[in-house]
Amino acid sequence: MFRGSIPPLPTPFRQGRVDEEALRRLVERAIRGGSHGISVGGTTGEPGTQTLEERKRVLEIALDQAAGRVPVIPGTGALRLEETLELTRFAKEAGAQGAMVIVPYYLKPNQEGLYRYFAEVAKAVPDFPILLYNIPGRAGVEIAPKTVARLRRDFPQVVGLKHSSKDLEYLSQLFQEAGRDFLVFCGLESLTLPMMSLGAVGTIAATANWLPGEVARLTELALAGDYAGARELHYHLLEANEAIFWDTNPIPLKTVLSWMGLLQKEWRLPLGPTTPEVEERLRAMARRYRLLEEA
Ligand SMILES: O=C(O)C1=N[C@H](C(=O)O)C[C@H](O)C1
Repeated sequence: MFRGSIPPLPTPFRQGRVDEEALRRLVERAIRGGSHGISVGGTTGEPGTQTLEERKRVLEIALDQAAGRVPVIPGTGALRLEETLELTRFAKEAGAQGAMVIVPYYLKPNQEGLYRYFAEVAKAVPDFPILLYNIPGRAGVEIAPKTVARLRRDFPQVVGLKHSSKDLEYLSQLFQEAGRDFLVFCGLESLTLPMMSLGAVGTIAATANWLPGEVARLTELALAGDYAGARELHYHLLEANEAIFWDTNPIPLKTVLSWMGLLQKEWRLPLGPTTPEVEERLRAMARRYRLLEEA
């Protein structure tokens, strides 16, 4: 099953349209850099400002470029259940290895509502692996460990969860409730090592778009139980991990990738460019990690 570093790719735009060539470049760079999988349509991919057709096309390109070399796990969640079902069914039919489905944002559903929502998703795609995506800072609500455990019990295809939160207590409770073999991925870059020490099997971290080899290696060391080695990389990656959030993700990420010649410095409103001060700090950070030497 899934393990290691699975970078959530940004969606490159050129003059407002999805830049398919640049997307292929990102997929290729992530795989050649040693990533163990790739994800599109995560938060980093700006799915909320794309049409369903665009989201499907992004997935098709990623699958085509990955060509079976690593698992492709797209984000397929949307605010409306019908859209989530459509995208998740599409992901399965298109050949993705699983789907990551975000806790529906903005509406602040209760736990019974969340259970029923994810139950509908699971029923729509029997046998297709589902990773729940817990991101309370953006969704406004958290899926409780007991709800996750209930989903796993009733739908064994709910194989894991991506945890984008600083709450480590949640993680321990989750393993207690859902089982230690539940596939948890860290979704907050600088907590990859702490979460893996508690039992997470990898990370879905935007930093891996800058430094795929280092992030992949950190997860490999942690999976092998070499925490001293993983700790070295944890501190090595610390500034890059923090830099991802110097402005709203994926603004810093795309800014630096544009300097690396990998995509245009473009996103969709309401995301806007960062300040000159942040750009200056990003440039210094990128130099320290030798990212600009690739351009
Ligand atoms: O795109 C993702 O998946 C991630 N998004 C998180 C966020 O933007 O809050 C952070 C992490 O990089 C993974």
